[in-house]
Amino acid sequence: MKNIAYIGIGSMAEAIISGIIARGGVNPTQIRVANKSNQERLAYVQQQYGVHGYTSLEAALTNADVVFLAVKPKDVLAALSAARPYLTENMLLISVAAGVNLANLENIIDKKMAIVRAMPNTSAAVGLSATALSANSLIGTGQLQLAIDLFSSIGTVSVVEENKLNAVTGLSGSGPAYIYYVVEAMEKSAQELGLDSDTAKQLIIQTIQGAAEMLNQSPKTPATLRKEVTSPGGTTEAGLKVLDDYQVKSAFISCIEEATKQAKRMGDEISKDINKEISSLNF
Ligand SMILES: NC(=O)C1=CN([C@@H]2O[C@H](COP(=O)(O)OP(=O)(O)OC[C@H]3O[C@@H](n4cnc5c(N)ncnc54)[C@H](O)[C@@H]3O)[C@@H](O)[C@H]2O)C=CC1
Ligand SMILES: O=C(O)[C@@H]1CCC=N1
Repeated sequence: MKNIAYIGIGSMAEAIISGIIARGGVNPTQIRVANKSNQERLAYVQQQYGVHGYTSLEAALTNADVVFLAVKPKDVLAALSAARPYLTENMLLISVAAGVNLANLENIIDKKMAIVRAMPNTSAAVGLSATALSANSLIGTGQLQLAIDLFSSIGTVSVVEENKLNAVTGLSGSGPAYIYYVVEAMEKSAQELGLDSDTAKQLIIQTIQGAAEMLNQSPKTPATLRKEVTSPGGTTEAGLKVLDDYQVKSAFISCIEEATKQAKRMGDEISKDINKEISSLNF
């Protein structure tokens, strides 16, 4: 059994913790979490999941086998610099910070540690994350397998080249939000059309689950499946024409491209901060 520590316990860390406790065979007592100055948040996760909560990084990190870094990208430099004294070369560091690349992480910790950069999504909480990950050259086969096993307990895992991770972030890291956005629109229209909210909710969720399962099980392309719903001169054709008039498909493509670019921009910011810090140490 491995000891797992978390630096930062926000939405993503909570989704992973709830998933691995429920499905990964990890005992809550093996999980130690550190969150900066937010006692309420620590008290909540301790009470909700039975994990150990600390404000001291030393207490959370000592003897950990795996350390998850789950703070916002802008806080990575400060959090990891503070954690550095307690990180040892036998530990596996797993960062889920969007845009922050392996070279940045290596520069901050400045130790020969195995590092995984991963991009899960919040559906981890129900065991349905789509995670992609990449590792640095110091990772051993056992540690890579451990990372794959942990993320497999909360959904699917793809090992990708690191230069694909910003695109993964724009596509599936942020992806659940795009679907929720569509659902918000469906709920609003259902309300305006006079459907009661419980009925509408069930219809919408089942429609999305059904479409996802069709995509999963059918050999047909999404375009073919769409055409099968669209009777000539029928309701779907009339509805889709409005989406086309509004250029919704292009809007979605631009949305994912922009999210991908933002991941790169956030990574570039961290690189700048690290370089500033390194040059201030040299002079
Ligand atoms: N929310 C999402 O859907 C996804 C988020 N991510 C990544 O996960 C990371 C966390 O994101 P969220 O959970 O959404 O953010 P969040 O803001 O909900 O959680 C971050 C937590 O880190 C804590 N924190 C900040 N500085 C700290 C420090 N120095 N030491 C210890 N704790 C500290 C904050 O108090 C906060 O509770 C980000 O880097 C994000 O890019 C990755 C995939 C999906
Ligand atoms: O919005 C964000 O920056 C994070 C990364 C992927 C999903 N949420």
